Amino acid sequence: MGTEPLHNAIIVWSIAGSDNSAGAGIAADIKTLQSFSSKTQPVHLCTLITAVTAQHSNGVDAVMAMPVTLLQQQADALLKDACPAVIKIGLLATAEHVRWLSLLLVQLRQQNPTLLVLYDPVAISSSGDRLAGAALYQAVFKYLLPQLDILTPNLPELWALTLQAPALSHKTAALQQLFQAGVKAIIVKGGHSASQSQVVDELFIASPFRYHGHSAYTHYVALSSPRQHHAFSRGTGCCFSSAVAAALALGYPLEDAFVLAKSYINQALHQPIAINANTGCPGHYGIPSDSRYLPTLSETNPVADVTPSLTQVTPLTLSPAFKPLKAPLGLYVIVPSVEALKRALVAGVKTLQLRIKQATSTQLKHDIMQAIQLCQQHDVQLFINDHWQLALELGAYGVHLGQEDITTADLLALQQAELRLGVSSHGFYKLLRAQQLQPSYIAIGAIFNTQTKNMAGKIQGLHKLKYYCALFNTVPLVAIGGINADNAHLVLGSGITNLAMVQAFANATEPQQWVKQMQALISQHVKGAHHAE
Ligand SMILES: Cc1ncc(COP(=O)(O)OP(=O)(O)O)c(N)n1
Ligand SMILES: Cc1ncsc1CCOP(=O)(O)O
Ligand SMILES: [Mg+2]
Repeated sequence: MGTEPLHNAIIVWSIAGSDNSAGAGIAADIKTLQSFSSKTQPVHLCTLITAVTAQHSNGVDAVMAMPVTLLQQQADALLKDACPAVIKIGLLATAEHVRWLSLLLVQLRQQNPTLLVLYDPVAISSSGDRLAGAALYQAVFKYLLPQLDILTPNLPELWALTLQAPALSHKTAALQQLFQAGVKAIIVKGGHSASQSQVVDELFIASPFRYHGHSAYTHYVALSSPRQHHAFSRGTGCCFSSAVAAALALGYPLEDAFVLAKSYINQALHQPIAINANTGCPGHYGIPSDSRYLPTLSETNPVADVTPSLTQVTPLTLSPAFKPLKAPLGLYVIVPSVEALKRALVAGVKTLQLRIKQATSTQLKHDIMQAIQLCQQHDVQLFINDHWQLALELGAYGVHLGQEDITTADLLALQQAELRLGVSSHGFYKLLRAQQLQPSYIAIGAIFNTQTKNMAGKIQGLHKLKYYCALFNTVPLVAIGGINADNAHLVLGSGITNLAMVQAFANATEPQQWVKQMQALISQHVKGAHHAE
């Protein structure tokens, strides 16, 4: 055993069939989950085999369903070691399997109330052969759907599950049936759609859906990416659903898991494995770290009656881009008043934010005007938090807006007036949402616990920060939340080169010295990063 501390593995179960050609089924699940595993966040996939199949790229030659007694023995054996955090269900071969599993899930939920269960309702292989009979879905509807958190059908599975004809208007009815049966969230995989240019996957979330103690931010997310035209894609659906399960196991909220899984599949299909000249399957190369794999996000809900609480359609693209920063943000100090701003200028801060939360309107305008003038005199980049109308009116250098604000602010006016825009984010989904506006920078937080703002449920940690920095590498990023002189080097170690701080500056007894020290630390890391390239 090495000297590094051992981290307890996150246990995931895959309850699925074996595809002996290793494109789909259990083999795809193992490859995907392993790809999300790391030394500090190990993911351990255990299997319950429901059926042994004999398959190749042109069809299914044989399916042998596992007897329920052996399924129960597999579950009992696993439970002697550990209870799962997430279960991914794939092929269930008989209605008996479904009834048995529904009872097992009730029992497991008693042992682990935060258990997440995702079902990828495979019944037809990618070659078109049926892997299970029609009676299976009737049992699924009656017994399994009420036990599920997330269902990930492709379009043929959506129609088959709900006995609908394939039409957009029928999608509403299909989704309604599934939600009424008790499913909490549905991801409809668009790989089988008629579009030759794009593959659009859609996430629908029922209002009361909660996971990892968070409630969902939105009720509808569509992610689209260019269709990759090659035949090396066996098991893509299994890999996608496994990637969602893996991301949930790592603690990402559902919207983030969706963005991460779609990026993962884009990478996997971009670098597939050729089994022979005509067939192959997705390649598995870890959490993606290249922005070209990011999908495009849209939030326009085509079946609004399924998720009626969605009333607002967010403008998710705006071109051209916002004006770039004059200089890297580096040390970014956020102050609550003009008095504190003056103190920061004297101390030598070169990037500032005026974040006034309470003031009368005349005082506010006066303060913002004074801050703009002072920062212009000192050649300092100043962002005005929240008050974008005043920033626009007074010709500020830039504004900083939160995720809620970007749905209401006049972004076009800000962009046309050449103000820089900074946007808050926490997680893959909100980073993607922010990135599509092509802002001047994106803030990621809170990295650690903070007393300055209520960020309950939104603490990101260093591990996630590392992945965000790698994937969103086309926009300047700044980390915020609980950062101080003691932990700044750890934050910089995750690849970020800009740090925003509120309390750490306010508490500095020798501001000038503190600023010098922080600026030196940041430039040392930036130089080190350039050296390593
Ligand atoms: C650099 C930076 N990052 C994040 C925030 C937070 O903005 P927002 O989410 O709008 O919250 P408030 O600051 O308005 O409470 C920020 N201000 N600056
Ligand atoms: C405004 C804000 N947005 C995300 S965390 C945060 C507070 C950062 O303050 P501090 O640096 O004192 O933790
Ligand atoms: Mg704000």
